[in-house]
Amino acid sequence: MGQQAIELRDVWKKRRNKTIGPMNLRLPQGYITALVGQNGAGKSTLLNMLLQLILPDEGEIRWYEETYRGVLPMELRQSIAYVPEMPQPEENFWTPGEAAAFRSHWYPSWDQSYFEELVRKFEVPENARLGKMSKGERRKFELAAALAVKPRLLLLDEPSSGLDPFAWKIMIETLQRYMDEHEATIVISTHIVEEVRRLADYIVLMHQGQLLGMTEKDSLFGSWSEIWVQIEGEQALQELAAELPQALELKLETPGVASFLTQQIYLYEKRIHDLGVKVLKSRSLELDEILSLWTRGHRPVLIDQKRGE
Ligand SMILES: Nc1ncnc2c1ncn2[C@@H]1O[C@H](COP(=O)(O)OP(=O)(O)OP(=O)(O)O)[C@@H](O)[C@H]1O
Repeated sequence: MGQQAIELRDVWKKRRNKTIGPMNLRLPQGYITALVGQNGAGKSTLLNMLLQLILPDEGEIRWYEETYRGVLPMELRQSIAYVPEMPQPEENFWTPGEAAAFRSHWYPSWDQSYFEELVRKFEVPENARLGKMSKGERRKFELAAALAVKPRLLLLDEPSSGLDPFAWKIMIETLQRYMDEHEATIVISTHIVEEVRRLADYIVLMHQGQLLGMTEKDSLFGSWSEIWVQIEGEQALQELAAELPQALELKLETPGVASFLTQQIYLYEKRIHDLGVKVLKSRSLELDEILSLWTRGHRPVLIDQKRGE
């Protein structure tokens, strides 16, 4: 991996009811990383820590390979844009134009014509106050305003929540184009499999406050298969189980047909054939099924997060 945009070293955050950590993570510059995991896994907490909206109780966070005592330098903070899960109420009484004028003072890199282009593309109601907008309309404004900063690091917390399919498609295309045209890093927390499929280079999985690891998205696709085989009776099933200890959920589906899940089927195809077992059909597991297996401990090939690779 090249340069890191973000690095977490043994970061912990202690909540009233839950402890989040230890988090060790290195996010490469120039890529989109999807942060996935069930509700309450700790995704928003992690994103908030990258902006110092929440401070870790232990551990160290590095931005572009630097660590900072106290607050982030202004220049760095101004190169980070954030679309939070809930919009900030401070701007509720403003129209998009008024909020843009305010933000343009705060962000020297603010690109007003890009903002206007995105507002038009997303069809954000230009005369409505932000606080009176629908959830999706506000989201579209927030996305346009975050991108208008021309950020070097863009943090998106469930950005598509509330978007209609038309707006969702514009968001995907806009983010893809932004990455093509800029040296940027995006971290996106999402529950939408299609978003991960379309956008992510890397996937980071969080589960119950633990960071389970990071993997390349492309290595996940096709990594698990469900196989249906012809099998005669319980004894043949036992034999197959003994020969394929890595097979999961091996069971008789109907008389004469068994199914199981396996990683990297190409490694076992010959062995199955040599056993005289006939494969009836197979399918690749979907990303959400693979992520669910991962939360249950069946890890994919992970990227080493140790320092000094
Ligand atoms: N301010 C807070 N005080 C105490 N506990 C909190 C606070 N904010 C979050 N938590 C707890 O920390 C855990 C992680 O929350 P977080 O919002 O980071 O999860 P998430 O992965 O973003 O979830 P979701 O997918 O539902 O948005 C949860 O158990 C939550 O209840």
